[in-house]
Amino acid sequence: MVTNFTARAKNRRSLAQKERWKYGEKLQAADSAWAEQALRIQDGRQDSLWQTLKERGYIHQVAGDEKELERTMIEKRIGVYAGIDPTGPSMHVGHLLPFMVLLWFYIHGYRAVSLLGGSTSRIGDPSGRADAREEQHSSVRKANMASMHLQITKIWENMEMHARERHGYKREAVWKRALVNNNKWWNKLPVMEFMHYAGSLARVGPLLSRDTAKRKLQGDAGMSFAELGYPIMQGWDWWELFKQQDVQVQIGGADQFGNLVAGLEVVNSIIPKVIDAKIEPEKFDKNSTRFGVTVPLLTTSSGEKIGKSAGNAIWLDHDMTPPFELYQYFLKLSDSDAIRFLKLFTLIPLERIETIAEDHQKHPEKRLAHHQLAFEVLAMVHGAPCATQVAQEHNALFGQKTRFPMPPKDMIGTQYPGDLNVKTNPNATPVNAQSLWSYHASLPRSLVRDQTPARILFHAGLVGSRSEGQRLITAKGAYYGGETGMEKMSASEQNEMPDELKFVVIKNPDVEFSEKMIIGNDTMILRTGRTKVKIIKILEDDEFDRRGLTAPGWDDFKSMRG
Ligand SMILES: N[C@@H](Cc1ccc(O)cc1)C(=O)O
Repeated sequence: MVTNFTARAKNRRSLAQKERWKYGEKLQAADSAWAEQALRIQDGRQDSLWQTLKERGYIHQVAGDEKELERTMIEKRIGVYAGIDPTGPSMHVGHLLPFMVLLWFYIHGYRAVSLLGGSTSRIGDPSGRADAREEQHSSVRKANMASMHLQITKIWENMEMHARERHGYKREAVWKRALVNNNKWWNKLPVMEFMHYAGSLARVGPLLSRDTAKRKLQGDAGMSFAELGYPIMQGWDWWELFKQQDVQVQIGGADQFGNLVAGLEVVNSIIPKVIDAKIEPEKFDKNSTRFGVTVPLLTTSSGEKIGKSAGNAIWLDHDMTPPFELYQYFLKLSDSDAIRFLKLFTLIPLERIETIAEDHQKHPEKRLAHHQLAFEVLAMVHGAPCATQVAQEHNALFGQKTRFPMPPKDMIGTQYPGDLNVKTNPNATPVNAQSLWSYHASLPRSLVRDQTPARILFHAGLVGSRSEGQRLITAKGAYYGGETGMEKMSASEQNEMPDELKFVVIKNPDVEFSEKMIIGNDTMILRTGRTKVKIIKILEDDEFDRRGLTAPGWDDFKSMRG
């Protein structure tokens, strides 16, 4: 018995060791492949990724020496990051551009880090804005943060799937991506450490001479200390990512150039100071250089900012902008915009885009380029099945004339049906908010107040019945988003809590416990299993009815109440 057991354990150990060796071998192979690729690029046999990015129109400005950046990218699998502040519940089309650049880096073997600015969003980036952002209530902020976190996770999954299935990129062990929230360090960074390492070296002069600061200082409201310091905060983020993960490049929108330059200075000045003080283990490469890269500010040929249609934002959340509308947005672009955006918002190789453009010229009324563009973007944002279905719906509605073109056979993976021109099944459920998994829901207050957690899970649509909810809670498989220790605080103290979103097991089946799950007065974040999350807005009953909403069990509840 005992020998048997130790033999098995030994066996397991050696298996694990073999796995490690295999992984090590893979990394070694990746290293030599990288070196060979560098040779091919230097001999002119292959384009560098930097050249590709430039040709496709992604590069607006570079903070730092461009030649050195290109060289560094050839030599080394550097880390790259782009950040976004969750000031709203969803990204819009314009936000996609920096993420497209991250995607290109990622599928070419570089480390891609997406940063969610939980802390920076509390200050609000003043870049390019005249007004100060209004401080949001903590429940709104948390809901936005959770919502964007889920959205970015989902979009990355879709983007990766899309790159592999449709564009033939092969996943390698060296492909690395991460999503980090800057709350992770801001929630525990002592003010003194920040002031000492970043604050004492940052110069106020350059910060004050930026256009944003000048404009603000002329206005009545002036500029707050926090807003002035925002670029230093963003710079500190870079420092954290640099020292933790060797992130040498930051990508941002056209309005981020000033922040990138400020960030470079922050990191460059902290490094020698930290080395002097010998407090940081010097894990980072002292001799490496950092670079900032901005993408262009895009406007359509009619002069609108990309992702705005008649002044309204086009959102990536399918509740806020239904997928069909998102598809339509791309169909309505001018011909030249459609071609330009194919280079920016898809992974289609440039040579193929040229062919598409030629075909488009021959039959402009078919809007071939537009359909390709719309389909590709939808596949990355909402997934291939959704993109396919929307394309089919469009065909069914508008018929032959604007049919979605069949993708060439070699571009089709298992997620993609071979013939997208198949007749739409008239009984198919249309792609709407309901048929896609949605992480937003509203509930009337009566379905939350004095209800057990099991019932709330049911009303929120996370489980099929109350008893299923009860079983899940007993099995510790249901969670609520909140903060540990929160329950001991008064409401006003809660607002001042740092808001790193944590999920806590729903461990008590009683009504009183439900109260703890409410953030602020009107928000609840629930999770079942690993990934199913609902961000719930609690409305007063009459408001809920007035909006024509419904929820599982609501009709029953009302008829019982009489
Ligand atoms: N300031 C950026 C978002 C951002 C936040 C934190 C960062 O570290 C990087 C970027 C913007 O408003 O677009």
